[in-house]
This record gives sequence, structure tokens and C-alpha cells, in this order.
Amino acid sequence: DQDKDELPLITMEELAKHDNKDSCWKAIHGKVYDVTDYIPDHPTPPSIMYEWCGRESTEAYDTKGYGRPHSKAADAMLKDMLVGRLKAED
Ligand code: HEM
Repeated sequence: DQDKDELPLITMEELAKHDNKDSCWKAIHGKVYDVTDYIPDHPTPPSIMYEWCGRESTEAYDTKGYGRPHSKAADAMLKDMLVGRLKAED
């Protein structure tokens, strides 16, 4: 597993800046992913993905909006989108 301490720490404030189609970051299970380039390939209308840009998206990712988790294949794809880990709020 990747050494978590080597990942850049990203604040909620920084995450929130990436809330648009030119730069869409999502926080999922404490890590931050840049999903911008994947949005056109995601098997839903893009609006489903855009809704979560710049936000804490763990529950959305884990439920797909209807109570079913993403596949292991989807989880594996996230690795390539990793940009950092979310700084815990105090
Ligand atoms: C966080 C907000 C997200 C929501 C609400 C969401 C929702 C959905 C929905 C509704 C489907 C289609 C129905 C289905 O296959 O069950 C789907 C499929 C899929 N999504 Fe997402 N998704 C999100 C983020 C992501 C991200 C960041 C990835 C990148 C890895 C991703 C990868 C996939 C893949 C590969 C599928 C095909 C089915 C599967 O492998 O589970 N999704 N998603």
C-alpha cells in the first residue's frame, strides 16, 4: 500500500475549489481524487458526477445514489486519480 504520509494534505477549502467541469475533485474515504478526465466516460449522464465535484463524496460513491456500492473494478480505477488525502477538520 502507498505510504499515506507522502500524499499531499488537501483541506476542505482546497477541495471546494475543484467544483467544476474543468477541475473536478472528490473526497472518498479520506482520499482526494481528480475525476475530471473520467467524467465523459462515466456510465451516467455527467450531471450525476458534477453534483459531487469539490465535495465530500464518500456516501455518494458507496451508494451510487440507490444503495449499491461501485464494483471492485471501479475502486481499482480510483488509484490512478489519486491526488492527496483529505485533511481532517478540527
Ligand atoms: C461520487 C459520485 C458518484 C456517483 C453518485 C456515481 C453513480 C453511479 C451510477 C448511478 C452508476 C450507474 C449504475 C450502476 O452501474 O450501478 C455508476 C457506475 C459506475 N461508476 Fe460511478 N458514481 C460516482 C463516482 C464515480 C467515480 C469517482 C468513479 C471512478 C472510478 C466511478 C466509476 C463508475 C464505474 C466504473 C461504473 C460502472 C459500474 C461499476 O463498476 O460499479 N463512479 N456510478
